Amino acid sequence: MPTIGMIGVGNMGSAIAKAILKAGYSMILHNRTQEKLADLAEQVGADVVKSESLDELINESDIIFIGVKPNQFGTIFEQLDDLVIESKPKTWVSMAAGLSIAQLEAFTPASHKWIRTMPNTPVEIGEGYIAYCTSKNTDDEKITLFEKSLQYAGIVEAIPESLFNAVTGLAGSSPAFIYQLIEAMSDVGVEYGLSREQSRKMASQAVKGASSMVIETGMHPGELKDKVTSPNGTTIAGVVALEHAGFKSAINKGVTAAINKSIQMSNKEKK
Ligand SMILES: NC(=O)C1=CN([C@@H]2O[C@H](COP(=O)(O)OP(=O)(O)OC[C@H]3O[C@@H](n4cnc5c(N)ncnc54)[C@H](OP(=O)(O)O)[C@@H]3O)[C@@H](O)[C@H]2O)C=CC1
Ligand SMILES: O=C(O)[C@@H]1CCC=N1
Repeated sequence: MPTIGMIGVGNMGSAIAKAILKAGYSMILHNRTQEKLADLAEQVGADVVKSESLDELINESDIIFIGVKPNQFGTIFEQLDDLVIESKPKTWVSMAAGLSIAQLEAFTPASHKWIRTMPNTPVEIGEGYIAYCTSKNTDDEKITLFEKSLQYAGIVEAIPESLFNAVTGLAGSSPAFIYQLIEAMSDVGVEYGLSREQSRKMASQAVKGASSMVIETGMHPGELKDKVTSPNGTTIAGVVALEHAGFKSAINKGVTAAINKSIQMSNKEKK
């Protein structure tokens, strides 16, 4: 069974590591703060190797995920310098917002390959979305390994790099917007006498159910909305009030702001 390495096991890295471990792969993990690795090992109850030195990780991993913030890549590759130069050509996987394949390739010798991804945190429970694109001549065998290792992460699909800023807003950042929606709905439930727990259960189940309806029926969301709205009923009263409050416009602004920030980050990293 191939071994997967990961450097940086924070919010996103640990979510991906959990999905990979679920698929039965052995992993070698490295993180600046050691306690985080110990916590993760305890949570997954799996046999993860917590690597304090990077030699073992670099030499024994078939592909290596980098789970640090975009502005921490420089430090990591300075640390890895000799190890990377001396190692056999590797396939690296980035999850960093705003770092292009061309920028990633500048961190490693020309013989090394990159897979650029944009994931989201629901990969942790198999309900995530991961877009990926690759550097030229990335071996098919490594791409297959990458995809297989993420078989329990959710949807994993190849997307042209030119669309990555859009993917970042629509998939990478958007779970946070949905959490805001659930929180806002729950607050109203509590205001009207439901317990916090009941409110959260109802709000999150409604989001999950509605989302599954869109996915499973393939129907247009507007058509599904029409099926909920009785003439002169409760739902249309809510729908119209949301329109007056600029609900769709607010969502549009939120997703657009995330996309624009991703564009801004890409331009900054280019300089
Ligand atoms: N969070 C999300 O929803 C998403 C994040 N991403 C991308 O994922 C990446 C990570 O983001 P996120 O998980 O949120 O960030 P976190 O800060 O939670 O995780 C970063 C991890 O990297 C570790 N780290 C930093 N520097 C080093 C170093 N020199 N050596 C070893 N480990 C190091 C940190 O260790 P320490 O414990 O010491 O802080 C931390 O655990 C980013 O590039 C981001 O763009 C992409 C999509 C979604
Ligand atoms: O907020 C961020 O920058 C990262 C990238 C996408 C989601 N979280």
